[in-house]
Amino acid sequence: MSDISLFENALKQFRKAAEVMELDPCIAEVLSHPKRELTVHFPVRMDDGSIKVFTGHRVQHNIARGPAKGGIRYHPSVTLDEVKALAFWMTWKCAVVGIPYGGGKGGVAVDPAELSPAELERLSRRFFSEIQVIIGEDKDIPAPDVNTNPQVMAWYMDTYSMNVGHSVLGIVTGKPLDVGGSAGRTEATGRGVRVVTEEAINYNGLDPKNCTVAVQGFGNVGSYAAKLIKEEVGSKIIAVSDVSGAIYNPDGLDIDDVVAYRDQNNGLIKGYPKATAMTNEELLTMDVDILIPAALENAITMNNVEDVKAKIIVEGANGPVTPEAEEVLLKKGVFIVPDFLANAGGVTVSYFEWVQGLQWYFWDIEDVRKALHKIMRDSFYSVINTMRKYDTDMRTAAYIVAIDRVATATKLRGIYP
Ligand SMILES: NC(=O)C1=CN([C@@H]2O[C@H](COP(=O)(O)OP(=O)(O)OC[C@H]3O[C@@H](n4cnc5c(N)ncnc54)[C@H](O)[C@@H]3O)[C@@H](O)[C@H]2O)C=CC1
Ligand SMILES: O=C(O)CCC(=O)C(=O)O
Repeated sequence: MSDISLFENALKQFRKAAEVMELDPCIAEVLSHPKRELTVHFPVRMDDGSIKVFTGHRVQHNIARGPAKGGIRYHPSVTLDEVKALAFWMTWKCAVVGIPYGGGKGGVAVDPAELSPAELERLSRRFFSEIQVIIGEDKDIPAPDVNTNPQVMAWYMDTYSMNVGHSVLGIVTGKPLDVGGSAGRTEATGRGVRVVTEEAINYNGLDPKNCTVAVQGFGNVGSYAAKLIKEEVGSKIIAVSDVSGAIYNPDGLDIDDVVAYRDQNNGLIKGYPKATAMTNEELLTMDVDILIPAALENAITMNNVEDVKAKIIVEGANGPVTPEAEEVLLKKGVFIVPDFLANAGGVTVSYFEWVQGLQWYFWDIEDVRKALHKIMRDSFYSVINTMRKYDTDMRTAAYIVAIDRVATATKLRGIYP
């Protein structure tokens, strides 16, 4: 667990942008606080008959542009501070890609690997019932995040639907296709990372076929990003990692083969035979063109930033680079595609899923992918244009685009007279 306050770090980024864009201090003060924070302590019956009490949170940072939206994470290091930061970033994520949501996030402090499938289901259903007081298909719509998946979303949807007495598809996104999920949601965050990586390569005048890539985190985001960048952009993925360590092959990894190995090896890549093992620390400081941190926050800090050699960093994870480390990277000339732009593909397709669920009418995968690519590409270039206009960095520019949209909605609504 890190002793860095993630919410304080997020506020540092926000204040930098507020200063550059000369944001109205009253709006800045409002946006520096979450609107709602709910903490719940709830009992779960374990398989041996005992009762264990777990702690979870749901935070809604801002709802000026629409319902709160954001995932729910299961991880032992989940805290209210972390969930506040993640909800805060969701506000900017939805605004920067122009989808009509505010920001929310949730989490439960638990290691799901220590639970049986039945215990995981009971925990998921109870947590969702506990937070039902603030969620709703037009109020706050959860989705998957670290260690949650379509099955967990199906339990959430079923729990809410049982409690209200009818099926409510729009209550949660990232559901399995058979219960109102959208084609393309599972790959969506990785696909969005793939789109902005290609644009970052182009913008920096590199040849995608000559680019080498390392990816930290081989879960939903990292594995799809690696696969799609290899297959559709043509760059070489030479290293990937997960919580069990990293693997390296200078000739390029066969990502489908690594995925197949992971899926038969308790979800871990450790021991993959066609590559050399290395540590996560080594992966982060490899001599590659592109580094994609797609695991957890605070991967690049003052402890390792001097050794980072990548020319481009595309933040698949939320908050992988601390503000101090970012200043060092910017001085070195590293081009950083910030998290809430780079990983917005997931929530964008969640938006498509919510729209489909509300209408009970479902789209083809081609339509989902086309609409996603357009939103990601357009958003990338609106941030590039803002970066040039203010002569600033990509993250600050992304904040400016997003804050401007939220501030405009806030002023138009006149809710702070
Ligand atoms: N799933 C989604 O749609 C979205 C996820 N994100 C963010 O992307 C990041 C990853 O999320 P998911 O892929 O969904 O989670 P996941 O649970 O599917 O995968 C997480 C991966 O990170 C690895 N990992 C955990 N700790 C690590 C460490 N210390 N070093 C290296 N690897 C480590 C895990 O082994 C796993 O491979 C998180 O920051 C999440 O908030 C952002 C936008 C959407
Ligand atoms: O799909 C969503 O609603 C949000 C996913 C998420 O939690 C994120 O983008 O960090």
